[in-house]
Order: sequence, then C-alpha cells, then structure tokens
Amino acid sequence: MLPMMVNIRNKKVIVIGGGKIAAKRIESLLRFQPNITVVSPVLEERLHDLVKSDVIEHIARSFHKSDVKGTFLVIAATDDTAVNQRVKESCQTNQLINIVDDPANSSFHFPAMYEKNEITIAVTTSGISPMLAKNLRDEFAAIVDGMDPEYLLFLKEVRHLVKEGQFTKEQKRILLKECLEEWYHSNSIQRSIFMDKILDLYYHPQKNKR
Ligand SMILES: C[C@@]1(CC(=O)O)c2cc3[nH]c(cc4nc(cc5[nH]c(cc(n2)[C@H]1CCC(=O)O)[C@@](C)(CC(=O)O)[C@@H]5CCC(=O)O)C(CC(=O)O)=C4CCC(=O)O)c(CCC(=O)O)c3CC(=O)O
Ligand SMILES: NC(=O)C1=CN([C@@H]2O[C@H](COP(=O)(O)OP(=O)(O)OC[C@H]3O[C@@H](n4cnc5c(N)ncnc54)[C@H](O)[C@@H]3O)[C@@H](O)[C@H]2O)C=CC1
Repeated sequence: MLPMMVNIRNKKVIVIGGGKIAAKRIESLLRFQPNITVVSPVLEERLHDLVKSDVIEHIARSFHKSDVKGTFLVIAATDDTAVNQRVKESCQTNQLINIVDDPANSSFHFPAMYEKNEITIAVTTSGISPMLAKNLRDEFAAIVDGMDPEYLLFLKEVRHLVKEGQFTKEQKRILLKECLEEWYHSNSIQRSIFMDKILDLYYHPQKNKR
C-alpha cells in the first residue's frame, strides 16, 4: 500500500456503525477536520456527545447503499460482516474504504499515529501486529518528544534561507545536511553560529563563488 499524507479537511466521511470501533476511528479522524456523518440505529455514548455538540452528524437508521454516494472516505464499522460487505459493494472503486473486519479488502488502513511540532509518525505492520505498530510508534514518538522545538524552528529557517538564497545545488545539499549534525540538536550557541554563517552567505552571495 502507498503511504501518503492526505488532506481530508472538510471532506465528506461516512462511518457505518456507531459502536466502539466506529468511535475509535472517528476520534482519530477528528483532528484532521473532516465532515463526518455516522449512520447507525444505535450510538455509543461518546458519539452522542459529539452529535450533541455538532461535531459530527448522525443518521439514526440502518445502512442504505445510497449513503456512500459522493463521499471521499468510507468506514464500514458495523459488527455485521454481511452489512460491511454491502457497504464495500456500494462503493465506487475510486472511493477510499476501510472495512473493520476485512483488512485485506480495505483500500486503506489506520496506522499507529503521532503528531507533534509538524512532525508526523505513522507506523503500520500491515495487520501482522497492531500492538507492535503501537510500540514502534511510541519509540519514535519519544525521539520526537526529546527534540527541542527551537531546533525544529532552526531547521525551518535554515531551509527557507537555503531555498531562497543564491546557492549552487551542491552548496544547498551540504548546508541542509550540515544543520542536521548532532551538536545543533541541543546547543543554541552552535545554532546561532551556523545561522550567522548562512545569513552571511545569503546576503553576500558573491562569497559563495570563492
Ligand atoms: C488492519 C487494522 C485496521 C485497519 O486500519 O484496517 C487493524 C485490525 C485489527 N486490529 C485488531 C485488534 C487490535 N487492534 C489494536 C490496536 C490498534 N490497531 C490499529 C490498526 C489496525 N488494526 C490496522 C492494522 C495496522 C497495523 O497492523 O499496523 C492501530 C495501530 C491504529 C488504530 O486503531 O487507530 C491501533 C494501535 C495504535 C493506538 O492505539 O494508538 C489492539 C491493541 C490495543 O487496542 O491496544 C488490538 C487487540 C490486540 C490484537 O488483536 O492484536 C483486530 C482484531 C479484532 C478482533 O479480534 O475482532 C483487527 C482485525 C483483524 O485483524 O482482522
Ligand atoms: N479494525 C480494528 O481495529 C478492529 C475491528 N474489530 C471489528 O469491528 C467490529 C465492530 O466492533 P465494535 O465497534 O466493538 O461493535 P459494537 O457492537 O460496539 O458496534 C456495532 C455497531 O454497528 C451498528 N450496526 C449494526 N448493524 C448496522 C447496520 N445495518 N447499519 C448501520 N449500523 C449498524 C450498531 O448499531 C452498533 O452501533 C467487530 O465485529 C470486529 O470484527 C474489532 C476490534 C478491532
């Protein structure tokens, strides 16, 4: 499967079923701000609260095949395999569908996720061991948590100057590699020295040619 970052802001998402797994899926989707509708005769308490506060919409009935029409992303999350299969059959081939009890026939999976300071971690084991995915995610998350947010701002600023400045391709590559060196991670003095060097080259491009 192709891993990619997809912008689902304001995109129509339909979740069929309103149980525990549906709630788990909806909770992980919400921070990406899609437009979620749940179709289910019964809803988990957590989902009721989201409906009451207008965060998601609820259609209180069983699935009908027209429900998936025009939706970007579909989640078949009922506890009835036959219904989940009908959801799948109702979809067009270009719709993204996740079937909670049929990973092999789903067109996308949910990885173990973590997001902080614009860094996103997503780990999947392709269904072999979701718990391993979770553990690996926690290990990578600890690395990201240990990063000084100032260091990330430094990397952002360096890259901006390198992209905008008059540097050769080779110089760009060297500078972008150099700012990743270990000593810049936690040493703000080293970072300022490096930044001064880049600013000097940025404002005096003739020095690049020496
Ligand atoms: C295919 C996939 C769904 C998809 O996306 O299509 C899938 C499928 C299934 N999971 C099952 C069980 C469990 N899943 C978890 C946990 C997580 N499951 C997640 C993803 C995925 N799970 C996708 C594959 C991802 C991958 O492999 O990398 C994580 C990573 C992300 C998330 O859920 O958001 C999240 C951890 C991260 C977090 O918590 O942050 C736990 C442990 C726990 O909850 O602590 C258990 C119990 C232990 C066990 O069974 O291993 C069952 C059996 C159901 C049954 O027995 O009926 C199925 C169905 C099947 O295997 O057929
Ligand atoms: N992918 C995953 O990570 C996991 C998947 N599962 C699978 O997820 C399935 C669902 O589990 P839970 O959410 O715990 O079940 P649940 O019993 O909490 O919820 C089932 C929901 O489906 C709804 N439903 C039933 N028939 C429907 C229909 N015709 N139309 C619309 N809604 C309908 C019910 O109203 C209920 O809200 C399980 O059968 C299991 O196979 C379970 C654990 C993990």
